[in-house]
Amino acid sequence: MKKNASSSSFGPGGLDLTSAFFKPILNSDPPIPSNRCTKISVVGVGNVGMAIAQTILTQDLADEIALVDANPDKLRGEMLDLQHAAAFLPRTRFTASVDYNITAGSDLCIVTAGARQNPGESRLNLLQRNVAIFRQIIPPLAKLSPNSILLIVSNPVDVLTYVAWKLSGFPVNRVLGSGTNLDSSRFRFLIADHLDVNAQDVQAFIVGEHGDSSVALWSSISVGGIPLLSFLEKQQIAYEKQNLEDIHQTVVGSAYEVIKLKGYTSWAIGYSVANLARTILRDQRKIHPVTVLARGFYGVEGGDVFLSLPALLGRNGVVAVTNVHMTDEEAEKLQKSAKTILEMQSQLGL
Ligand SMILES: NC(=O)C1=CN([C@@H]2O[C@H](COP(=O)(O)OP(=O)(O)OC[C@H]3O[C@@H](n4cnc5c(N)ncnc54)[C@H](O)[C@@H]3O)[C@@H](O)[C@H]2O)C=CC1
Ligand SMILES: CC(=O)C(=O)O
Repeated sequence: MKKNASSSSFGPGGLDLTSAFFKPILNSDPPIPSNRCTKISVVGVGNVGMAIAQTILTQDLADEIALVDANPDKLRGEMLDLQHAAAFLPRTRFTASVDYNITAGSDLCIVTAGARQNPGESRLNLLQRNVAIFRQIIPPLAKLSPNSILLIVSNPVDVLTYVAWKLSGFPVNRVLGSGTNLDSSRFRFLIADHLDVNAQDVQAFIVGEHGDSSVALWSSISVGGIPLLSFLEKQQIAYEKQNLEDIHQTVVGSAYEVIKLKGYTSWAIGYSVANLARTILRDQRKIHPVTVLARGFYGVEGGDVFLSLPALLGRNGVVAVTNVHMTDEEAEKLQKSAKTILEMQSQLGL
């Protein structure tokens, strides 16, 4: 393949057809330099990377998307397949290469490369394989786009966000993981389905590890602005704590179920990450549960542990951590989740 295959090359044999097709209008000003474009790099063009790239593309979030992977044929195939949809999509320049130079000057670098779970396998099991891959990926990304924001998706996402922070040398506001943004979406879907309302009207957070030790914040759920549990209590509507626990366990089991059924998860993480990209690049200052440095928040102590907390996001990455209501029991569970992740992190010697 060509090292840098891009949609900007036009015309058979490199002919300059532009001057044949278009005549400049008379007495026009010299061309105004085009505004700086928004550039997103996606590293890893497997199921997840491509679901993210195509969602970003359809939502018109980038002027340029650079795709990097270790597999050149897959790269070129994926790029061509997307380019062939150009007639139906916003105009976006594509580059694809095994060479990280194409990522230079990115605003946002999204990392999805690496091993994924086999059916029944936990996310934490992927750690050693994916840390080795991150040692190849993060340093060139950070060097070529020193002002970018790094958004980590590969699993185990919390520990790998810590690894990316260490390997990049970036300030902590510019390194985050997709974390429990996806788990929270699954949670909101299940609650919305139960109540037969739109999931966008359900505000609910899962925090902690993106995985088995995640914590559901039942005490802060609201539906259409109405706090759920206090509403049920005021109306004297009985509910079993076990029912709530069952809903959370369904969220925890969601990825295992999808992986067992179709081999991988892709669409929901594609939308979840595109949603984060929009908030960041358009400076939306929305609150998302994402992987951030959690030390000092909600009683999480003991080291530089990365896990998901509801965070305010904007063009600078992580602006702040939100002070949501948490019961003592929820805070204890979060601290336990932090210990699980910290144990994994401490084995890395970074
Ligand atoms: N954080 C989250 O919510 C989610 C995370 N994931 C994780 O995303 C990751 C990717 O999953 P899939 O796309 O399904 O896997 P996949 O196997 O389809 O794709 C992985 C890609 O990484 C590439 N790759 C491997 N080593 C590389 C290297 N050194 N440099 C560049 N590229 C390299 C492979 O060539 C492949 O194209 C997995 O770790 C998975 O567990 C998946 C779904 C949700
Ligand atoms: C695979 C994974 O992490 C997920 O779909 O939640």
